[in-house]
Amino acid sequence: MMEPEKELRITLIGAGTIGLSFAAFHLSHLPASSHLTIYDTRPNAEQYIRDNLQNFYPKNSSPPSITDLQIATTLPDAVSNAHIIQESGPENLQIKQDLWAEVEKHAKKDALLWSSTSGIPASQQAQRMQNKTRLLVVHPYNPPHIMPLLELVPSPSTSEEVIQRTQDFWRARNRVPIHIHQETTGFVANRLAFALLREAIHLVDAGVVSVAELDGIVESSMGPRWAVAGPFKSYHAGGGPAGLEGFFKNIGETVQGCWSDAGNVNVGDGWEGKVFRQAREAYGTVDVAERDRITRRLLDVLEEEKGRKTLANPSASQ
Ligand SMILES: NC(=O)C1=CN([C@@H]2O[C@H](COP(=O)(O)OP(=O)(O)OC[C@H]3O[C@@H](n4cnc5c(N)ncnc54)[C@H](O)[C@@H]3O)[C@@H](O)[C@H]2O)C=CC1
Ligand SMILES: O=C(O)[C@@H](O)C(=O)[C@H](O)[C@@H](O)CO
Repeated sequence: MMEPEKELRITLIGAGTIGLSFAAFHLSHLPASSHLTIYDTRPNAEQYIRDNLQNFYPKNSSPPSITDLQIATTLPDAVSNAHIIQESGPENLQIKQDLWAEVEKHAKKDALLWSSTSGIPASQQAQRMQNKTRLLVVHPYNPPHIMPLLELVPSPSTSEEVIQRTQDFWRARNRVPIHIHQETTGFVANRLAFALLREAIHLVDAGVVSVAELDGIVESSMGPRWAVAGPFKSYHAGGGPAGLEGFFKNIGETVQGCWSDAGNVNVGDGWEGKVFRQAREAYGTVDVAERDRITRRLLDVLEEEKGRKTLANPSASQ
């Protein structure tokens, strides 16, 4: 069971891109900013946090007060009173192992311990913990104050109770926590995104399309399609009465042809110069505030139309 909302206290370790985004999200849901503690080893952490948090709220909005936000100066002080502790420190195994070994000494015995990591499994991060059942990867899709997905990736030791409490927490906040059942490299979202990115790089490197043309194709087809119905639902619908089986009966040869002809570029193969130059020429510096404003609007319409609770609980009746 999670603590009653009015008593809930959360600690975030690491106040960079992801940590501050999570801070903005929690500040919009906690009863007061005094319920959130942030700990970061950077010099002038407090000034940095207070100066940069406002960037995570829409322009012309009224961000929640952060007067009473707690900025801890030691790790024990940061974690001793928290019910939930999420680290968003550097993507470095040694740092995360050191962190968890220290956190475990000072945190409440039933505090939830989450890592934001993009790809370091909980089974590796927990190696120096006494109680490995406590650690769970809660991998966000950047930026977590806007993107609803949280990939919950337990190690083989993580307890079912920790997973369930974590799912309950995020569902109650209308987010989409998806339980990933095995510790695969890159979990799932990144694997899918990077598989498409690999083919995209291959097509640009081969001169089939430019960077801007490729993005235009994704943004005007599968982007909106998969925001409304994911790949399996879309192709099941596309197969007519026979569903996905019908789709493969009709199109299976074409699908296999694409799979057999797929590019297999690797980092360092030499495509970088052309692709990076085209990205610079096409986009320069991306206006992330405008990107986030449009993403928020899109997600609001999807939530209105689809009801995110269904997404958050795939087994729920459609
Ligand atoms: N940037 C992204 O798009 C995403 C990142 N992630 C993951 O989130 C984690 C954080 O990534 P970013 O926010 O991008 O990194 P970042 O470099 O922006 O922030 C890391 C923060 O941790 C602080 N830090 C360093 N050592 C520390 C320590 N021992 N204790 C407390 N704070 C410490 C740094 O001062 C910095 O503020 C990584 O594990 C990353 O893989 C996950 C999803 C997306
Ligand atoms: O793309 C994202 O937001 C996340 O899924 C990631 O983990 C990213 O790959 C991140 O590591 C770099 O943007």
